Amino acid sequence: MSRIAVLGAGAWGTALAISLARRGGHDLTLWAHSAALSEQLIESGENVPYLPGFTLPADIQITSDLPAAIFEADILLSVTPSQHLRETIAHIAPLLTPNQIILSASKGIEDKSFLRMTQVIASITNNPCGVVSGPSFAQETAAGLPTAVVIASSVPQVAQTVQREFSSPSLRLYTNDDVTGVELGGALKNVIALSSGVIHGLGLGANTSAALITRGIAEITRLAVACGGRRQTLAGLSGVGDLVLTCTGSLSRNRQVGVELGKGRKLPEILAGMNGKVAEGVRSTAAALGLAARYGVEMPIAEQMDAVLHREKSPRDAIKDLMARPGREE
Ligand SMILES: NC(=O)c1ccc[n+]([C@@H]2O[C@H](COP(=O)([O-])OP(=O)(O)OC[C@H]3O[C@@H](n4cnc5c(N)ncnc54)[C@H](O)[C@@H]3O)[C@@H](O)[C@H]2O)c1
Ligand SMILES: O=P(O)(O)OC[C@H](O)CO
Repeated sequence: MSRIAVLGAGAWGTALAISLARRGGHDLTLWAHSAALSEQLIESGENVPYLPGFTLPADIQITSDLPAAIFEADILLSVTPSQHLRETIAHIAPLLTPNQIILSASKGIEDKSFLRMTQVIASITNNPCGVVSGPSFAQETAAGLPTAVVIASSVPQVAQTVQREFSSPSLRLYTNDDVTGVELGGALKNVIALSSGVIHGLGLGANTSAALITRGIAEITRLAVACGGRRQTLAGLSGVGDLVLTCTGSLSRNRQVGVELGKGRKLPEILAGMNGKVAEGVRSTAAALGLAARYGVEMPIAEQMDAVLHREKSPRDAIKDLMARPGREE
């Protein structure tokens, strides 16, 4: 039996813990960032603030004690919001033993450094690491609906171990050694999902939506390839797959933020109404543009999204400017 510590009791960490518990065969711990959340989870047997409606299996141990959560764990599955990953890993770094596998299931890019999550992990520890990413709404995974994701690691044994230990009748994992491509696919699709929401909020049509998704995948593929990822990876689950899901699925928080922006609401007001739930694209848009500048990659959709998010550009003007760009070859 392997011991797995899920670090982060938001919607996705909770859904992954439920999925792993349903699979069976593991000793499972779910770490909540605050004692208040941990107590609420234990008392109610449900994650009311972040994943209501799903009973937490009794065999998931819940704690807000981080060192206790990772003690003798074979796999640490980090599912914090991206901007909190560094402080979480730094906290446990002195306690890690060399063979403990650290996985990231977060989809974002660190502010300012523009590092991917596995790069943040590698900047703190030499432990073997990897990334889990792909089209996966927490509610659907928690409900046991068939879901397929990618486990990417530069260490083949890590990817194979995770594939074996996480796979179940409702969760299928594909291995990949393109960590950069998989990680950027997961983070960058959020920028396009925001834009897709804007289009919906503006009441534009299916033509516009299809154009946005298609040009969106072209744009995020360009950046991922410039950063060292493989084009083929972006055509997979953590690219086209996740882009289609979040650009069209109403469960996407990133898309929901975009819809509200498109309807004319202001970002601070929208974020205040999310009660601590994260829409990673709001922060990752600037980081994506930072990476794009570093590698000399053009990202017109991300540029317009950034202007709408942070410079009060009207969504209608953003669309107008995208349509007025000089003609290009596809
Ligand atoms: N929700 C999904 O369907 C889904 C699916 C795949 C990937 N993800 C990714 O998983 C990551 C986590 O998202 P989520 O949806 O589980 O979160 P969430 O929006 O449901 O909840 C936010 C979480 O952040 C925690 N938090 C707040 N401050 C913190 C701190 N200082 N340190 C650590 N944690 C802190 C809160 O306790 C809460 O658990 C994101 O990167 C997201 O993109 C989410
Ligand atoms: O709700 P979102 O927009 O964070 O999307 C959730 C997952 O990333 C979908 O794969």
